[in-house]
Amino acid sequence: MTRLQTVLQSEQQYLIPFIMSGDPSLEATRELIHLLNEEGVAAIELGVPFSDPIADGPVIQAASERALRQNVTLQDVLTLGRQVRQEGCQVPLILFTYANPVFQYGLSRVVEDAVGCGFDGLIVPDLPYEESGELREWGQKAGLSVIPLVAPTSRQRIRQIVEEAQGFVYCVSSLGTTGMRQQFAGTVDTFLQTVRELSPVPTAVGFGISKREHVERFQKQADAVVVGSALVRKIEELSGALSDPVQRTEALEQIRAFVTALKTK
Ligand SMILES: O=P(O)(O)OC[C@@H](O)[C@@H](O)c1c[nH]c2ccccc12
Repeated sequence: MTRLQTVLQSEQQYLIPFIMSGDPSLEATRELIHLLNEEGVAAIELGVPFSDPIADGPVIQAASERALRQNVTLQDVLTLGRQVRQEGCQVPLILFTYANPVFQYGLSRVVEDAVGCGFDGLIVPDLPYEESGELREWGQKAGLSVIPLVAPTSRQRIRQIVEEAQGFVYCVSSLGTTGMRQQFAGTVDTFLQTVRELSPVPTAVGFGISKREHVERFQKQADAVVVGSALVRKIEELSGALSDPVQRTEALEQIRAFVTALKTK
């Protein structure tokens, strides 16, 4: 069993934050990774900025643009993974990138380098399951979990997708793009139950989860809960302070408090 599955099945940790690498800087991201590791999360999704993030809502799109202004690349994110591992970070890391940078870098190379830099998983949200066979094979060989996404519209394909799933299955709570939501369709509960019954690996749910009550609700229906936009927005609000050596510690503590408040235990 992989480190990722062990953590998710232990029920000790169930929060998976998404942060955009390089927003507001790679140094800030490095410190945020250590903070999240200390705070206790199940894994961290480390976003690679991309110019055409079609599945992202405005908050993460803006974060991607800020990181691209810092010229952050897939290579930088891999290097950051290696650096935090050398500094003692133990939390599972998930490389989160659109397909274009992966194909440019090379499928087998990105898998090999991700493992070499201490990553446990890879999510490529715009790579259709039917076209992910080669990447999943490289992942299987190298010990990198290539994590599939399933949506309420996946219906018949859910069984096929989860049967071959590595690491965990990422259940998208609602259609559309990432972003904070006030409510969720009633059908999401049945959807999550169906996936959980069919899946041989743990499940995580994401999209729109931004408050403690959301986490409490979904924590009962999946092994992990992903929070991206709400945290990315908090980081954006504090980006000035995070970039100022004098204010950085206080800003990091505000982010720690935000993450603590999301965790129900
Ligand atoms: O931002 P939200 O609504 O909290 O959802 C998590 C999401 O940000 C993260 O998992 C993610 C970031 N970019 C994506 C693209 C597709 C699917 C998921 C994602």
